[in-house]
Amino acid sequence: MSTAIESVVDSTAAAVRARALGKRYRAKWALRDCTFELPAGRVAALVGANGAGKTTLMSVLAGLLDADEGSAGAAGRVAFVSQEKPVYRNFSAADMLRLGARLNVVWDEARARRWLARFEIPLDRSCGKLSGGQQAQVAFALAIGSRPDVLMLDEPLANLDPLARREVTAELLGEVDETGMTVLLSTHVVAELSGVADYLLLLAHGRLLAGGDLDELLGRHVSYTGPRSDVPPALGQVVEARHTDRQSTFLVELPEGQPRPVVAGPWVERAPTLEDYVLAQLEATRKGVRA
Ligand SMILES: Nc1ncnc2c1ncn2[C@@H]1O[C@H](COP(=O)(O)OP(=O)(O)OP(=O)(O)O)[C@@H](O)[C@H]1O
Repeated sequence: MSTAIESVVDSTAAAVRARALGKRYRAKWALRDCTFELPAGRVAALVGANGAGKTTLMSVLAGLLDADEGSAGAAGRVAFVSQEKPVYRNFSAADMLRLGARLNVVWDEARARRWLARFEIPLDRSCGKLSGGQQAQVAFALAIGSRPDVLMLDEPLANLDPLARREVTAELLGEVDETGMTVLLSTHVVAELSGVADYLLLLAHGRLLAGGDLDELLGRHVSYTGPRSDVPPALGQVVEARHTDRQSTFLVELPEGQPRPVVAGPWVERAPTLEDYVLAQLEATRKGVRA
């Protein structure tokens, strides 16, 4: 089947696009029938269990892997920071910046240096002598310096301490505001993306389980807690049901196009967080409730 990584510089607002995208390693499909459009200027969280296909998807979108089915494209310049945090051990951060300046058609030295200064990364120490988190910051600075239209980060928070995670996500949002770039980042640290990501791509077993605007997605779901019951107090698809002896909690996807149900006490309803939603979907997938 023919495959194309195309440049999607056209009048539509999609920054990243995949159509029926599939990738297999030998006989095993790691990604299948993946179709989505990520609008420009969004910060999208790519989440899924270990082995769900996140790295494979990003690698195909970045053009590092050829797809076996379908097509994918990204608008403009793409920067991809892989999980391995690619820096040369014998190069200092300053050397890496010089390399960035040579390798990239567009290069914003001030922006890259600002990132390193923000995280207090020494410019003259060889990268091999930096911590894993500091090496990650050098890789981020290089990516930011290349002024990408689409920035893809595979597990950017993995090596960072909790404070650095918060600072990196805040800085990324600042970059998005300033430059209008689109960010796609994979992560297992879903809770820390609250208020950062505004778009979600949820992968399970290589397929896209859910995708779309986060507010819209979460707005269609309600979490109900009340007395022990086999059924929720409102109609809808039960994504997750949890019970203790006395209490039940349901995460329910409300039917489309119908007024929001009014639920009487003792049931208490609340809006699910991104973490509630993702964990419930992953749990349902693991139990085989969903695909
Ligand atoms: N080079 C490879 N050769 C063979 N199989 C691979 C290769 N890379 C990944 N896979 C398989 O493809 C599937 C998807 O892997 P991928 O690394 O994309 O998942 P992931 O969601 O990024 O996982 P994690 O969260 O653990 O990083 C897995 O079943 C994995 O074992």
